[in-house]
Amino acid sequence: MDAAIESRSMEDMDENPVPLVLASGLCRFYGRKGAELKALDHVDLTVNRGNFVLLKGRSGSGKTTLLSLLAGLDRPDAGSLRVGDYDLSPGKNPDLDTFRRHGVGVIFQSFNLLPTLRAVENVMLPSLLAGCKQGAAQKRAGDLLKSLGMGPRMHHLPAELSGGEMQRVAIARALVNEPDLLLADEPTGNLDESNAMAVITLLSDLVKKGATLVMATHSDMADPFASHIIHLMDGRVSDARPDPLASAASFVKGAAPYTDTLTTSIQGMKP
Ligand SMILES: Nc1ncnc2c1ncn2[C@@H]1O[C@H](COP(=O)(O)OP(=O)(O)OP(=O)(O)O)[C@@H](O)[C@H]1O
Repeated sequence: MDAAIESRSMEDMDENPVPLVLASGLCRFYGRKGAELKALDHVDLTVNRGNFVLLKGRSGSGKTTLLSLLAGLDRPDAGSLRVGDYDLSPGKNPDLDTFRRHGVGVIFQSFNLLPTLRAVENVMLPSLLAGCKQGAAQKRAGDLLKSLGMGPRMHHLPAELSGGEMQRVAIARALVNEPDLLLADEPTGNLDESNAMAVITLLSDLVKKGATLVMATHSDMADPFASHIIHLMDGRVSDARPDPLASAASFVKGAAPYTDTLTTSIQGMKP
C-alpha cells in the first residue's frame, strides 16, 4: 500500500473513536488494461464520526473520483471500502439505493437542483423517494429550510434564487434524510467570497453538531475549520495531516441533532 492515513481529530484522541469510512488500497482505473489511467491508486483512508476532512490537490488528482466512491455513485476496481454498515468493496452487493438515500448526502458545486421544482419540493424529494408521506416530507423540508434562513424563499424556483441561496437549498436536500456522511464537491466553487465563507461556516457548524463531512476543494478558505487535510496527487495521497486548528471541527458530545440549530452560520449570507 502506498499511503496510509489514520484521520484523528481532537475528539478522536478519545479512547473510542468511531470509524465511519474505512478504505484500504482503494483503486479506480479508467481505460484499457495495461494503458489505464489511475484516477485513484491504492488510497487508504479512515474518517471517524465527527471529522471534517478536506480533500485537496490539483485538477485531475482524484478528488471527485474518491467522493464518487464514498457516495456509492461509482464503484472501486480494487481495495476495500466501508461506509457505516455498507460494504462498497468490489464484488459486494450493497443496497445502493438505500445507501444513497439514507447513508450519504451529497452537495455539488453546481447545486444540481431540479429547475422545475420549488426549493421546498427539491428538499422534499429524497424523503418522498425514501417512502416518507407527503405531509411529513413537506414539514421536514420546510423546517430545514427555515433553519437555514430560507423560510421566505422556500416556494421559489431555483432560477429565482441566488447562488448562495441555491447552495443552502442543496445543503438542506443533502441533510433531509439525516445521512451519516456528508460529501461536498467544491461546494463554494460557484459562489462569491462572502457566500462561500457563509457556506463553509454553515458546514462547519453542522460538524460541530455531530455531522461527518468530507469536502473536496481548491480553496484554502475551509482550512481553519477542518480537522484533517488530505492532499491527493495523481490518484495517491501525497500528504495528510491533522490541522492545528482542529478545534473548529469539534464533535459536540450530547449536542442536539445537527439539523436542529443552524441559524447562526447563515447570517453572513447575502442573496
Ligand atoms: N469517467 C471517466 N473516464 C475517464 N477518465 C476519467 C473519468 N472520470 C475522471 N477521469 C480522470 O480521472 C482523473 C481524476 O479525475 P477527478 O475528476 O477525480 O479529479 P479532481 O481532482 O476531482 O479534478 P478537479 O479538481 O478538476 O475536479 C483525471 O485524470 C480525469 O481525467
